[in-house]
Amino acid sequence: MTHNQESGNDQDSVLRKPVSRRDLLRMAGVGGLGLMLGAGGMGGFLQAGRSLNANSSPARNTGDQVPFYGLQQSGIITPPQDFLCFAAFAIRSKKLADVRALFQKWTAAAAEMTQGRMIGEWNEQHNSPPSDTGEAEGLSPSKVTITFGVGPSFFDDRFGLSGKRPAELRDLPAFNGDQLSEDWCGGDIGIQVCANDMQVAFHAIRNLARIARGIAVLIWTQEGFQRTAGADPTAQTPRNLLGFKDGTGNPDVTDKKAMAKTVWVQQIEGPAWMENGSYMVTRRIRMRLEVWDRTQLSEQEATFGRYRSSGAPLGASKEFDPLGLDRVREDGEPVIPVNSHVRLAHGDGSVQILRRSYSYSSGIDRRTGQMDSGLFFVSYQRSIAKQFIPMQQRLSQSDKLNEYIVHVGSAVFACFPGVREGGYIGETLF
Ligand SMILES: C=CC1=C(C)c2cc3[nH]c(cc4nc(cc5[nH]c(cc1n2)c(C)c5CCC(=O)O)C(CCC(=O)O)=C4C)c(C)c3C=C
Ligand SMILES: [Fe+2]
Repeated sequence: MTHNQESGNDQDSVLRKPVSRRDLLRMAGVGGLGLMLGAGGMGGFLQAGRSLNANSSPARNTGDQVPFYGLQQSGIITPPQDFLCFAAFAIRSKKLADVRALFQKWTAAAAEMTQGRMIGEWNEQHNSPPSDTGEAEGLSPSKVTITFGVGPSFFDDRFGLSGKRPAELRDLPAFNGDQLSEDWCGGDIGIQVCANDMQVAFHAIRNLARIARGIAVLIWTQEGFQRTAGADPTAQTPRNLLGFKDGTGNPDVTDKKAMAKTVWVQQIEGPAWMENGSYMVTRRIRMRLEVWDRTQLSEQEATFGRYRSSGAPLGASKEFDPLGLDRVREDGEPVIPVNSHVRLAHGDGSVQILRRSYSYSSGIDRRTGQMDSGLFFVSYQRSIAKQFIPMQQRLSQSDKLNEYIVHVGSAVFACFPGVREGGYIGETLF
């Protein structure tokens, strides 16, 4: 049975499917095949499987899935879920064959987790460690997406892949004001897990790290959140920790032309292995919340160039009204200040990125007593050099927001194209 056959949205279809070797093994592990067949023919067999095995339990909501297989990886233009668990890995093995085997195992595990299934075949054997750590058993897939990328260091001389590094994929230049800590920088591999349940997201990262044992190790992680769908059933633009709607100016992910222009690497630019992939930038941006909270509202709004409550551009009335950067006040000054965040990020409007950021809160800085909270900025783009870098250069030079933020982490990853069933993540490269 293929993974895809198991991924249909119709729960009944799960019951009509042929029983796989894996199912047989699993069922044998919980008391013996003969015993279950004795429970009432094939119908009883399947029923017993449902009740005894969380993998096909009716509690797993199959409508709550984002397909894992496809032309492009999920988790990029997928509408952002409520929670993020991000992980960067360093590869310890020097053998490409080990890395390939790891990505093959990760692919199988990711396909299972995104369907809300437990990983592997050894979850009912009492004499071996389970192949799934178990904390997501009985939980819905929660729209979990698992997005894989490789960083510039993946292409050093360890694996013979240096000739395949995309020109795009290099560490970002130092920007004005950066205070980067290696605690949140770089990585041979970056994995973005997003889900509508934190335990489901954590489970995914934990199990991917467990599977990597002996081949790759975690070097940094970051959890993130936004308001949940439960708290905002009408799905308004989420607010960041500075209280402003964040995401309004994103390109429309349902517009295929816009996504081809902004997000997906095209055949024409290469390298061939990246076609339908995308470049991801992560920046851990700490907010000086205590300073912001002492700033008057009019100055906060001038900082962004938008009103806090409605999210509308200054001088306009609705959130999605055009920015109107040409408008001037009676005193001749621009309505949207020249050093405001939206004006600088927008530039001349010809270049966009797709932002997919999450708020984070990681306790306090014990040295200062201030909260270590902010934005785990994530963006996807076709070209880091033509899209992200010029934008961040403008922002780092003149953005009024810089009084209230500091960039403390930075990483870039080439996110592979999607994977076909039977294939594995990264197969276009190695
Ligand atoms: C280099 C890219 C960007 C970084 C880094 C960045 C940091 C950052 N942004 C906010 C809050 C907001 N950003 C908004 C708009 C916006 N930001 C960027 C890029 C970066 N932001 C772009 C491209 C845009 C859209 C500009 C446009 O064309 O309209 C807004 C306004 C609402 C919105 O459009 O989302 C807010 C609010 C924070 C807090 C932050 C770092 C902590
Ligand atoms: Fe921004």
